Amino acid sequence: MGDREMYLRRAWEEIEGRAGHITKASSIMETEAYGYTDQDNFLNMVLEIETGLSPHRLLAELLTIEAELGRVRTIHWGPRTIDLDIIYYGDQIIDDDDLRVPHPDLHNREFVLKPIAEIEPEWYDPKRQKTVGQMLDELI
Ligand SMILES: Nc1ncnc2c1ncn2[C@@H]1O[C@H](COP(=O)(O)OP(=O)(O)OP(=O)(O)O)[C@@H](O)[C@H]1O
Ligand SMILES: Nc1nc2c(c(=O)[nH]1)N=C(CO)CN2
Repeated sequence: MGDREMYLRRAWEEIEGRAGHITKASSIMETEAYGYTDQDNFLNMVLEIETGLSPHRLLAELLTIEAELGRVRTIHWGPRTIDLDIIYYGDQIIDDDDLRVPHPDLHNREFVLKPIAEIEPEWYDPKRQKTVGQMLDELI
């Protein structure tokens, strides 16, 4: 919602400041809303970062950044100023109540797979045991 590019820029700065060093960035893609479709288009992008933080510490920092950037949770899958998800954490598989990595719905989301394919076309999903390219091909 609002000035979408500005929120992406601010999130980028905050991630550099407190979450890790950004090593690659996809382009910014305008995408139609998925799930709850009665809302405006999203801007999506994927960042690759190097971090010394554990997965849970990283999640905590991302949630803090979301809160700082004014995210209010209302409608499930609904409009938001910013949404920061951990899609992969290296090749780790995490299935905790508050953190699931690889992101459980990533294979259904073109707005996730496309930007990953742009920066890491050979990326291999440790859970589904497929590359992002394969998962993109299998999207209906
Ligand atoms: N890989 C992950 N990355 C970010 N948050 C996660 C992850 N796995 C589980 N969560 C949990 O999800 C909560 C955030 O849910 P949120 O409201 O942002 O979901 P959403 O973005 O609307 O939907 P989705 O997760 O399907 O994209 C966080 O508080 C966190 O505990
Ligand atoms: N296009 C698009 N649609 C969505 C998105 C998103 O990032 N992009 N995120 C959602 C919940 O995380 C729900 N729907």
